[in-house]
Parts: sequence; structure tokens; C-alpha cells
Amino acid sequence: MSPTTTDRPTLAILGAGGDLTERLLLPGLGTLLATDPDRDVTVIGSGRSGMDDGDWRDLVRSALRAGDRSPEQVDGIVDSTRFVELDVTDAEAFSDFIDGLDGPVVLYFALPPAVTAAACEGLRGRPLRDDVRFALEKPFGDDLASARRVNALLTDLVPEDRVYRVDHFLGEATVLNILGMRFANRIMEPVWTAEHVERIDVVADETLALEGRAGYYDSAGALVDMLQSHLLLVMALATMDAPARLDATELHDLIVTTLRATRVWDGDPLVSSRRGRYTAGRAGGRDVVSYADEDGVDPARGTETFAEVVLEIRNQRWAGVPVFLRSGKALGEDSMRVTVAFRPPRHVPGAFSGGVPPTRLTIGIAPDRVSLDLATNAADDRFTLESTRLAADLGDSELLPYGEVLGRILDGDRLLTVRGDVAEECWRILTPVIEAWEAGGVPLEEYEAGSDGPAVGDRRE
Ligand SMILES: O=P(O)(O)OC[C@H]1O[C@@H](O)[C@H](O)[C@@H](O)[C@@H]1O
Repeated sequence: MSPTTTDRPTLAILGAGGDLTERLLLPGLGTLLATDPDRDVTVIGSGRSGMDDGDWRDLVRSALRAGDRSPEQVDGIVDSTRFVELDVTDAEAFSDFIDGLDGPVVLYFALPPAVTAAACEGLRGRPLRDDVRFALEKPFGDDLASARRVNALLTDLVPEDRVYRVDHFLGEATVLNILGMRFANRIMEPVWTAEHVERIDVVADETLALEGRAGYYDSAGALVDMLQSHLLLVMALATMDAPARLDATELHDLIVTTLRATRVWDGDPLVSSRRGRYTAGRAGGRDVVSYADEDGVDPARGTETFAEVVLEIRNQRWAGVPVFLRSGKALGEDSMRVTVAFRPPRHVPGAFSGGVPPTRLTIGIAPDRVSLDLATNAADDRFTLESTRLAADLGDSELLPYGEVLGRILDGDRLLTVRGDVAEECWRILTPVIEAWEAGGVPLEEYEAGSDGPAVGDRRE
């Protein structure tokens, strides 16, 4: 098969009629173009439901225009874009579609894992052009077994270095800042060990509720939607060893080594995990109906909208330090962050009565902020300690996480993607929790929308 060769890459979005394209991919691409005015790309949308070509162009134009970028650049993309009606599980049609694209090609699977798997299965044994890259949206598989199957299938089609598993958290400026802060400050690494750290919290609290996404979310739930993907990767970046170079192989090797050492705390999901589901209330300034009453939800399924799991990274650096991963929807506050709580000093002179406030470093992912809580002498009593917060806003980056990730994929850089073995480790770590929850071993606690989650078993820092 001889691909057409032009330098201009083609981004072919499969499942382009879904909300991901409109809400995240195209706006992300828009910010990429705004920050890189010379970048050129052909965007092709495809999906099963026939979208009118004009509607598709309008969608692309308005998503790309949402920002301050050159009209010529947007016009160039809108003029060359089109929508192709396609069922990717029809192997012959899918294969013809790929062959007809101008290369190099990024096939972006914005599709449920089972459809992606069926589409890839259909390509097996067919000639495939050698300038095609596969970009896949999370979740990668529905469980460990299916993730392994999809990975095997993919590497049967193309080498792993042409597979780009997308986790947009890796494109968050502040997530990348974890690396900068940790490895570019001499004061960090010496205390970044179990010797000095008491606990780590990786948190993604959202005021957002379901937002009409029952079709996807009701079968995923908070554990798979957030912990199995985003939060485990953030945890790995915050706890891995220092890279010698910042390239994809080095980063992925360090991430997977950390994940391989990670287990549910005490090996017991019954005491090391909590789950909850919101009831009606008010969150993020909006009235929220009970999750069970949301459109498209099957209440009998018992999907959780809040998940917390305590993990242990059983290696020399971290053994004995609990790592709390927590995420919930319809909570009282938006807060995505990593908080590292340090142990108290070995000795504090007795003159300081009344206890020592903890030292804590918080790297905020959203809002983008770094803060350090230090014990300082109280202004009104020199021999009493109080907590003082040093905080700095990191400033917003115009480039949205999806823009950062897409840019690298279009450039053939895998740094901010998820390697196959990393994705499998993420499933492996949480499989005991998934099984315990399926067996009903952990109760589904209710919490009111707008609260800070289920009260039962709360071990917040
Ligand atoms: O804050 P962001 O970047 O929108 O990321 C959070 C979202 O990440 C997505 O991957 C989840 O599916 C959503 O449920 C979640 O709301």
C-alpha cells in the first residue's frame, strides 16, 4: 500500500459525532494552532451517524475560532476538512478510508473501547500503510483482560511506538510541573522518601455532576473514569525515581517501575477503599438531581460517583507511606492536587507547647497553584507554633491539555502518552478493588451533592 506523501499530517477523528470532539479535541486543537501559527493539519471527521458536511465545517470553525488565531490558518483547515460517514467495524470500508487519507495519518479513536477493539480486529491481516499512527482515548479496555487483548491486537497491527494512548492529564501544565519542581530543586529529592513523608494524597474533587454523560459514565464510574487512569499516572509522576533524560522511553520506564511496585494498602480492598454516590443537592452553583435520577442512569447498577483507594508503593523509597487516591463528582469544591504531608521533626524543643502544625506541600493541578504549609511562630505568642501558607499561582497556559497532547502526537512524540504496559499496570493495581466492589464487599455510601463526600470512613488529611 503506498501512502500519499505530503508533510501535512491528517488527523482523522473516529467517532467525531461524540461530545469529546466538540468539548475537548477541537478546542484543544484550536489552542494548539493559536500557540503555533505555522502548524498545518488536515482534520477529517468520521462517524456512523451521517453528519452533514456543512454542520461539520461549522463545528470545526466555531471550535477553532474560540480564541485569537489567524483567520487564514482556520480557513485553511475548514476548507480542507470533511465528514465521512463510516462504520469502523466494517473492515473493508475502514481500510479504504485509511488508504484514502493524505499522510502522515493519525487515526484518533474517540470511541468506546469495545468499538475500538472491533475496528482494530477488522484491520488484522489487511495491508496497512506504514505512516499511520493510532491514538486511543481512555479507558484502554474495560478491564485487565480486555486491555491486554487490545494491546496485543494493536501491536499486531503496528509497532508500539506508533500507538498513542491519550490521557489528557499528562498534558496538564501543572502535572508536568511536578517533574520540574521535583527534579530542578535541590531541596526536594532528599526529603522525597518514606523517611520524611507521612502520606500522599492525589485528589480530583469536582463540582461537576454527570453532565449528560450517562452513556459512558454509568458503566465506568469514578474508579475507572478517574483513578484507574489519570490519578495513577499523576501518582507515578509524583513518586517515581529521577529521570536521567526527559524522553518517552525513560519516562515510561520509570512510571511502569513505580506502578509495578504498587498494591492496595494491606492487600485488602475491603478496608482500603470507599465508594459513594451523590444524592440531590446543590454543587458548583447548580441544583443537582440525585445520580440515580439522572437521565440514562440505571440505578440498579450501583455506579459510584466517588471513589477512594489507599495504596502502598512497596519499594525502598516509599514502603509504609499510604497514598490516598480520591475523586468524586458533585462535591462542594473543585480541587485537583497532589499533597505531600511530611513527618513531624524528630525533636522539637519543649518550649514550643501546643503541638507542631504539619509541613505540607501541595501541587495544585486545577487551580494551578503551589503551596507550602510551614510551622511558624505565632505573631502574638512567640512560643506557640501556627501554620503559615506560602502560595504562588502558576498562571494559566493558553494551550489546553488536549492541545498539548495532540501537538505531540502530530509531531510523533510519545512523551505524554501511556505505554501499553503502563495501561495494564493501572488495571492490575485496581482489579482487586473492582472485584471487591462487584462482589458487594464495600458499601455504596450516599452523599449529598455539594457536600465533601461520604462521611463514613473519612480519613482526609
Ligand atoms: O478537569 P478536566 O481536565 O476536565 O478533567 C476531568 C475530566 O476528565 C475526564 O477524563 C473524565 O472522563 C471526566 O469525568 C472528568 O470530569
